Amino acid sequence: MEPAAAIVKFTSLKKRYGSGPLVLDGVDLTVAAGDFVSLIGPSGCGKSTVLKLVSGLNPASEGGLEVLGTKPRLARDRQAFIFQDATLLPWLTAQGNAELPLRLRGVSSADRRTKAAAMLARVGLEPNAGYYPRQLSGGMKMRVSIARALTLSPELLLLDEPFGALDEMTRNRLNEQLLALREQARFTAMFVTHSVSEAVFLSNRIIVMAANPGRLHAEVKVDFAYPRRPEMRERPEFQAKVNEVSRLLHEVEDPLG
Ligand SMILES: Nc1ncnc2c1ncn2[C@@H]1O[C@H](COP(=O)(O)OP(=O)(O)OP(=O)(O)O)[C@@H](O)[C@H]1O
Repeated sequence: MEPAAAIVKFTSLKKRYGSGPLVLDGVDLTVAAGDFVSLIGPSGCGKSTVLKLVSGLNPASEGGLEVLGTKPRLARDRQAFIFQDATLLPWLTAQGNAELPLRLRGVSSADRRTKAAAMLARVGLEPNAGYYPRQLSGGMKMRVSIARALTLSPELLLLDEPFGALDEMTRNRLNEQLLALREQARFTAMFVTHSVSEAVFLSNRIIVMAANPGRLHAEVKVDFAYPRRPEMRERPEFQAKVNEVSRLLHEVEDPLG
């Protein structure tokens, strides 16, 4: 079998902001097509910075970074970013928010209505398409944000702690929904989280990072087959993976933190 194409390739990458200290020191990481890679590690180890570099929002200081075979900023149209704050425009309905990227691309109003409505239906929000953000729960807002990100069929999805502010039940449901969407949309994902069990449920690879300066500490492969069912969380193999990642996190925790 041909090896999957590299979607993201970091080579000895270093990053500092302005004249500040090194935030990332020598990152080597290749993300292959179809990977679901989670980044986990202590606060300040540079997880969000990794995503910002991939998205082209921030330049590297030294070393190489290729995204979708080109420079990150030239790959912007082929990727989407989801933040912890759903970042919806309060004066637009769920439908209007989901249509926004299509509108910015100049897609005709009939086409964008159909596409955005279909995406909202896929995240179970068909009945709420006419609601404004203030009328939506936190979980529903995040579902609009996911629908909006997927309307342009990105090849790469970057998610920065998207479910960190949600209660555990909502978070679990959204994890399941995200994997279900991925079965159809087939994007590659880079996902930042502080939750070990979320990382194990979603990912085929978990990268544990260390801080001061930020660097990759270890990688854990999660070989459970997709699609993954909620019952997976109750299996001993799942708990064993959670324990393995937790042990690696203990190794990099700040002893004074
Ligand atoms: N725009 C910026 N200017 C200067 N320093 C920054 C900037 N953004 C991040 N940093 C610094 O870079 C380091 C890594 O930050 P980053 O947000 O990438 O870490 P993180 O692992 O995502 O943290 P957390 O888990 O707390 O969200 C931190 O020391 C932070 O203060």
